[in-house]
Amino acid sequence: MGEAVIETAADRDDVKVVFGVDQADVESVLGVPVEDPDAFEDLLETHDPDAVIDFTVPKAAMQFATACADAGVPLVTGTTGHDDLQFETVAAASERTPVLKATNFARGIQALLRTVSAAVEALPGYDIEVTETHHNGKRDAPSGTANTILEEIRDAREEDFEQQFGREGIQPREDDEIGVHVRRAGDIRGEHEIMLAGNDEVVTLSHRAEDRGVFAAGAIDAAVWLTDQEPGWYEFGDVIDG
Ligand SMILES: NC(=O)C1=CN([C@@H]2O[C@H](COP(=O)(O)OP(=O)(O)OC[C@H]3O[C@@H](n4cnc5c(N)ncnc54)[C@H](OP(=O)(O)O)[C@@H]3O)[C@@H](O)[C@H]2O)C=CC1
Ligand SMILES: O=C(O)C1=N[C@H](C(=O)O)C[C@H](O)C1
Repeated sequence: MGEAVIETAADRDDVKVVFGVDQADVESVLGVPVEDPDAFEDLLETHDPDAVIDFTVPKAAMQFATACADAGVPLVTGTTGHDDLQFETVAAASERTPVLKATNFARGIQALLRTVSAAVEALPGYDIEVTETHHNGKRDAPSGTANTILEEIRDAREEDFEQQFGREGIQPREDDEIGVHVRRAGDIRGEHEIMLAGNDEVVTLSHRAEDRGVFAAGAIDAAVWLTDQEPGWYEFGDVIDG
């Protein structure tokens, strides 16, 4: 994703990537220097960027969040798969600097979330199953977006539910469960599907990202928007709503 952000920014006039950090052994991408993450605090001081965009791993995201808060630099983070402590550390940074965290920077996912909420409210009692599919290099499962979709369903649905991660053997479906299914294969950019079934009918809502540039573009839009905000916690929906 770091490369996608640099490539997408290179096509825009309103932003410039001044440096990247990655522990991978890369010197530069499209002329943007890629530095050692251990130097991150010094790099913030030297370059004084308007915002930082993070797509890494939760442990690193937590460290970047604290460093951004120390330096008062707004942070956009798209990293997923945090445990509670990692999430709370990122959230704590938002007390001192603007932090925008989103599990998915595709604009279509925002529309999907709103549609899911409406469908769940309109179809009480229907069975719901969530399926996500990603490339074979993805580390976390289920995807951050799938978790966000499940939170949206929880908010919209009157009855509580258990998450059932796959099924095996003799395991009939319980009324109060939502099945969550994870597939990993090839270079798939990210697919999410929500199926609602009942009353002899099936509604399927889905989104497919076709290029990682869609996530990069959303993250850059979020960074531009975030530079005008006060310290606090923001979501991508705030950017879409203006
Ligand atoms: N919100 C959104 O719209 C999207 C979110 N994502 C999320 O973004 C994250 C990254 O995804 P992706 O780019 O595909 O993953 P990759 O594994 O391809 O890239 C992550 C990079 O971060 C590096 N890294 C690990 N630790 C550090 C560190 N301490 N400092 C600097 N770099 C570090 C990794 O290095 P190494 O390989 O050596 O560990 C790796 O190069 C994931 O959590 C993914 O789910 C992805 C796409 C869209
Ligand atoms: O790792 C990815 O690739 C993606 N991760 C995000 C997630 O976990 O939801 C967003 C997108 O689906 C791509």
